[in-house]
Amino acid sequence: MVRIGTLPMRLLALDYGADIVYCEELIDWKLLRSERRENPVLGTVDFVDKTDGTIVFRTCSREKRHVVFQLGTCDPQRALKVAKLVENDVAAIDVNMGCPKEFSVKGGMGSALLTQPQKAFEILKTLVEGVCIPVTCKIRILPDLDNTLALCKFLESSGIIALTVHGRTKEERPQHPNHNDFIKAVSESVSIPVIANGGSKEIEKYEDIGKFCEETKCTSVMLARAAQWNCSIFRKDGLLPLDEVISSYLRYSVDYDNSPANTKYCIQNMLKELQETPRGKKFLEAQTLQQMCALWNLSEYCYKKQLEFKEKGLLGRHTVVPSSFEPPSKKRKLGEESETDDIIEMKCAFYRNLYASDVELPKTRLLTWARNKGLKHPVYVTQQEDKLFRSIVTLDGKKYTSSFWEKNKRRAEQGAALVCLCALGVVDINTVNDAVL
Ligand SMILES: Cc1cc2nc3c(=O)[nH]c(=O)nc-3n(C[C@H](O)[C@H](O)[C@H](O)COP(=O)(O)O)c2cc1C
Repeated sequence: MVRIGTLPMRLLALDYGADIVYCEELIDWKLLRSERRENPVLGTVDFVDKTDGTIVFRTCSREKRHVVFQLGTCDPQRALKVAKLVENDVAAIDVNMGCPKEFSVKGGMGSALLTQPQKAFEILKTLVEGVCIPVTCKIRILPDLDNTLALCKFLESSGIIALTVHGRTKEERPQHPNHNDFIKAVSESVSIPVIANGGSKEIEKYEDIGKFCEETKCTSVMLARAAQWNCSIFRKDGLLPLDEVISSYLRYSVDYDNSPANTKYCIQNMLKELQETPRGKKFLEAQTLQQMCALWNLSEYCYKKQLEFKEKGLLGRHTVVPSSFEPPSKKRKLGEESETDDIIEMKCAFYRNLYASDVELPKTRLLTWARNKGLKHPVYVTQQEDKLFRSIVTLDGKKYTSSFWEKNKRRAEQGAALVCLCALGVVDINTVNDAVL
């Protein structure tokens, strides 16, 4: 699932009993822009966008035999190139032919392929012949059963080893009933295993998975929303309380340096209406993994892990370790400076509500300080990644930045100014970190 099926959620699903996990659908050209890098600090393999450094796909050995790489594509050769790039790190390749989103359909991907069976077949056949791992595909049903069966048989003849069927047409939405009878008919008419999908609304406990299997005459079930809401749905011994699931999810997010924005999105989908509770509201304010962890009593866990990563050379938040990884010999404590590419980076975040209305904010304070010292005005350069921002301020030839990424440029600049003030000794770092941690 897009934005849900990232590494922490996949590992959690495996812990709870899922046999196979899928990454979020990844579009071929995004992968083609990326390069494979081993990340020795986290023990992961990262596919990193060469143009902006974002991590497109992160995986690890724990899931290697279970993770299916789901591809969005409309081109056999592009699909093959991507599959070759990842084939040694994943268990199988799946082509998504069910996505009804405008973005996919306009690009000739997803459910657009349902009406272009020849192209769909070519993509699958090219993959089957070109990679050494299994190939599968996921479809939605067509409005007519006979056409659905004909399509499935045709796709089966490409050599795929399994087929996932979501029992809704591309026009139908989640509130429409799932056509379990169509899935059953497909399962009875092809010889490869069919994975039934679309049953989450009726799946509230583990036993319901069996009922869905029974109704669709399938031996496997793919759960999307049910797992997104409470991933412990895969547990034979029953659902766990949400707090326990969130805590485990957060631990994995910390362990694998998952992006705070992605972590927040996934937890929001678990909390749903609980976002209205006092803790839920505090959670919505949180921007860093530390802040999120604090709400589930995991501050210390997060603090220690992040410190450990930093000591091993992981640069800041879900950051890419350079290909020439070299752990720094000098160990640092929280709040101490790290000099990376001559940038002084400190763990100190800007909190607007710590400043009364008559108190100067860090940027103004830094400007005043610089003027009084006869220095040139500070200059800010801001980077954006996902929906987060980091600013680097240059003052007197030195660069300063915060390891906390902010949700807008203004706050990122304030954060950088604060680091500069702390590094210069104008502000006491301890007063800032006391407030953060
Ligand atoms: C937020 C969200 C993201 C999704 N992303 C994907 C995706 O990346 N690939 C895919 O095949 N289906 C995706 N789907 C569709 C689901 O996999 C699934 O087909 C659908 O939700 C019906 O199954 P369910 O009843 O178990 O939720 C997504 C659905 C949602 C709600």
